Amino acid sequence: MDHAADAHRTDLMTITRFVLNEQSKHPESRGDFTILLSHIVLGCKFVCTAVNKAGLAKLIGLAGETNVQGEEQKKLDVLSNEVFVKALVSSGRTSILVSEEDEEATFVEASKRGRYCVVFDPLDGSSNIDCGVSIGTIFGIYMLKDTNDPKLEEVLQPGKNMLAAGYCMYGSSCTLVLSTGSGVNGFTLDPSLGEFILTHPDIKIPKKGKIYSVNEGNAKNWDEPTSKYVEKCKFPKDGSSPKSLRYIGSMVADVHRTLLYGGIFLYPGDKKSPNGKLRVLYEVFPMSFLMEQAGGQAFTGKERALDLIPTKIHQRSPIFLGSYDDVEEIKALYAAAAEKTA
Ligand SMILES: O=P(O)(O)OC[C@H]1O[C@](O)(COP(=O)(O)O)[C@@H](O)[C@@H]1O
Ligand SMILES: [Mg+2]
Ligand SMILES: [Mg+2]
Repeated sequence: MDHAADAHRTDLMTITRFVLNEQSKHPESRGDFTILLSHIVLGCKFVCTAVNKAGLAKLIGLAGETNVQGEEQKKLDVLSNEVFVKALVSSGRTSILVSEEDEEATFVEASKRGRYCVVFDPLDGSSNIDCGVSIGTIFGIYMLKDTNDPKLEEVLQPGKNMLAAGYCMYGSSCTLVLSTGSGVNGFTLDPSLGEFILTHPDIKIPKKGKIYSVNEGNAKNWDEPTSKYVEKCKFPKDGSSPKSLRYIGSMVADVHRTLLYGGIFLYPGDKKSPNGKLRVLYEVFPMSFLMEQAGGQAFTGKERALDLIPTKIHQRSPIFLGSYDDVEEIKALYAAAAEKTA
């Protein structure tokens, strides 16, 4: 018998035990973060169940409202937002919430306030709901300076100041990927137990990958560095093989694949939308945080993504993230273009 493999099989680590273990490394910790996380996990389980039942329960369809970005909201977007707001407020550990679906930040009433601010996209990839393709939830967590006087500036901070970030993907399995600032770990929901089990310990992204992921339908409006980069992916001049193209159109799913298999995910700015599409606080920052923690890089076309200082809660930014060497290549192309115009 292979005892090592057997030991691995029997060492079931739930996400709760994992976070408690992490907490015990910080004796000063009061357990607030563990409680907050357990409420996020509860929200993810709830949304996972709703996503799985969506077709049956006739939840699919437009809710007839538009969100702050002027996009049509699906019923599941509305539901997921309500679930997460309730779960976070009832944790008693949050003071400010920023959701993609709410125009303004939510300031939690004084009696329920806690030490954290949570920024989140309750349902990412909503255009994929109707055809059953993977969608997800993305979140990032900041620690407040002063619970008595929470200010919006607390969430308008560079992503490098986040305490933790993660996402939950509702796909062929329900997978939660988390970083508390010391590596990245992935947990898969066992539906019969209702528990997330550690299945992807210490995720490291390959240094270089064979896949590029971008909405190529926007190519006519791209700037020169992005166009050159994608051209290089398809027609490499150094004798290497062309990269494969994979694009799902749900950031969670495209980033999850990039994290596990390597390569690059791009949502660049273009002539029509100079800041791209993806939102800084609850899409770009959490995913960039995870990428760096897994050994990759995240770049905006101008700077390290996690250095960006947002001035608005729903601000957008171009993003290039993934394997270290692949992002290095696009950085070099943007640096060369900047030198030419200087
Ligand atoms: O359809 P496009 O322009 O390629 O955009 C795809 C991107 O839009 C998003 O769906 C936006 O997220 P939401 O669904 O949360 O609005 C990302 O998940 C995805 O990466
Ligand atoms: Mg999104
Ligand atoms: Mg969304």
